[in-house]
Amino acid sequence: MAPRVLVSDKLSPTAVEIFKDRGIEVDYLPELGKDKEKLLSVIDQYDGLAIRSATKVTEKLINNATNLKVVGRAGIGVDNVDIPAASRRGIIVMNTPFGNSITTAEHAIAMLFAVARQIPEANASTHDGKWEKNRFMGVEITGKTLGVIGCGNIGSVVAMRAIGLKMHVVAFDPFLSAERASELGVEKVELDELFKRADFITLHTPLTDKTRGVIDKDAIAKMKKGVRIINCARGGLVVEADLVEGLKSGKVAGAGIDVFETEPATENPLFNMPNVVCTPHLGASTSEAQENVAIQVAEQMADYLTKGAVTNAINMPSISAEEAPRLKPFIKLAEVLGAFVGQVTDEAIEEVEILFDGSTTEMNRRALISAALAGLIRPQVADVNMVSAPIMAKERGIILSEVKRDKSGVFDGYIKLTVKTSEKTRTIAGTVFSDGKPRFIQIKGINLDAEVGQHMLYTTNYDVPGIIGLLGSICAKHQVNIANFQLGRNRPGGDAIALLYLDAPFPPEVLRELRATDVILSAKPLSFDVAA
Ligand SMILES: NC(=O)c1ccc[n+]([C@@H]2O[C@H](COP(=O)([O-])OP(=O)(O)OC[C@H]3O[C@@H](n4cnc5c(N)ncnc54)[C@H](O)[C@@H]3O)[C@@H](O)[C@H]2O)c1
Ligand SMILES: O=C(O)[C@H](O)COP(=O)(O)O
Repeated sequence: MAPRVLVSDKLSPTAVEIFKDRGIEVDYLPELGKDKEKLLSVIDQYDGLAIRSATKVTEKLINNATNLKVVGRAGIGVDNVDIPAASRRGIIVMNTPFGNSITTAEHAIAMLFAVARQIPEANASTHDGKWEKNRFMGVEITGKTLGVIGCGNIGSVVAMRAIGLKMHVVAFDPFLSAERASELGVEKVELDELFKRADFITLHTPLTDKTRGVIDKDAIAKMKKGVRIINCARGGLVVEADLVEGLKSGKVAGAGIDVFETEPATENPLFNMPNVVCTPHLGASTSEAQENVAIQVAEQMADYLTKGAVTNAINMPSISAEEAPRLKPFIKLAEVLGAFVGQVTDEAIEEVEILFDGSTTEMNRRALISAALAGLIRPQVADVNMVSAPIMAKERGIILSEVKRDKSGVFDGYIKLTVKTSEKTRTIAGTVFSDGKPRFIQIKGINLDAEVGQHMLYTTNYDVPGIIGLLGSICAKHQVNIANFQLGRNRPGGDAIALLYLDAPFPPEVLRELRATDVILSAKPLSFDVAA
């Protein structure tokens, strides 16, 4: 039976043609993206779902999608897809990481001019026959400083265009290396410095726990009077109520907003404010970008549904059918090793070394390296996948090296990750046991044997009596059950660590209590995608 695909958002008709040419039955029903109940009632009929941002792929939808094998996002952001829920059900989520970057960067530049010269209001006034020549006094952008927050695919195109327009560009991005910054011609700065110096600020980060509300009233207080703010990335990066206050007080002279805290945005406190230019999430809406992403997503989905080939998957490594059974658990191992270091690292990463020992030297090391990099980068860039991770690492100037070593210990084979930042070098090693599950076997050179769980707590501590009791009693006090508890140290009385596998996330508000003890040096809750 031919696979069936549902297109539930407005995609270029080329996607439909590609599916048909590849022998796939396709229903083009873009209205279903906005009709949750109808979508829920038909989703079980489909093997593939092609979407943009209007369709919300929730856990409820996934649970009804009993035949679904792949979700293809014609675009970049997958924040409308519940990825852990999809992974748990073995559904691959693919995106098209580069197809609409230039178009979105152009929209940000268009917003910059619109806000600098109040073009939409001047246009409306002129159409009204008012000829208000003296009302609309703009500002030049030449010689002004543009602050780019998030200098990845889109941010770097915006930076290059702005430099071409004779602006000075300062950028804040923890993953931007000094080399990449100088190649782009931007000045890498800290966030407060950017706030202090920028005449215009443009946002190009994903929405993560770290970026949510990055522009709030405290940030606005640090900005220049008369700053203009552009958001063509994600609603939620800007606290809308705080921006409204900033505009009312005159501290913020204008804003260009393409994305909103709640979408579709039919009501919003920013609407109808002077010099606030709003567009309905149009960043990717050009015929060129829509053609790019539609072709790419249809080809990727068709390749998967007809040949089992996996490209640009967020939650699944690209591997061939033959090597899959043996490689898959090691791919998961590489990802969790990267995810461990990624979650404990806040500084820019300079170097990554991946050591393959014993049997792992004979495996698809490229896939394993990509998986480790994806795990490492994902805490900062949620949409990273195994295809984009190596490119992102290269663009960020991360020096990558690989070492192969004959079997050197008790394990048949293991992988060791060494990550160097400007401040420190972190190491972690792991292997896969006969149950097919990853284990951490060494952290900071300290041997241990720790199962990897969805929720974990990692501490560094003094090697003194009572650590088990202390951590156990704090977890018990807050009703967090411990599934597994591992301790390790380099020598009696030396550096010591503890790794707890928990049944629920460690409550963040309890961390202060833990850190206030005089024996725990650091404590970090970690989470791992152990499904799939
Ligand atoms: N308006 C639209 O229609 C539209 C279109 C395409 C993409 N987008 C959105 O634009 C955003 C950027 O997309 P992209 O393709 O450039 O992504 P990208 O992954 O290439 O770049 C994002 C950058 O943000 C950086 N970053 C992560 N956390 C940060 C932090 N705390 N502070 C500063 N920088 C941080 C990352 O290091 C990365 O360089 C995404 O949110 C995407 O969904 C919007
Ligand atoms: O993340 C993206 O690619 C953009 O937000 C575009 O969203 P859209 O495809 O719904 O226009």
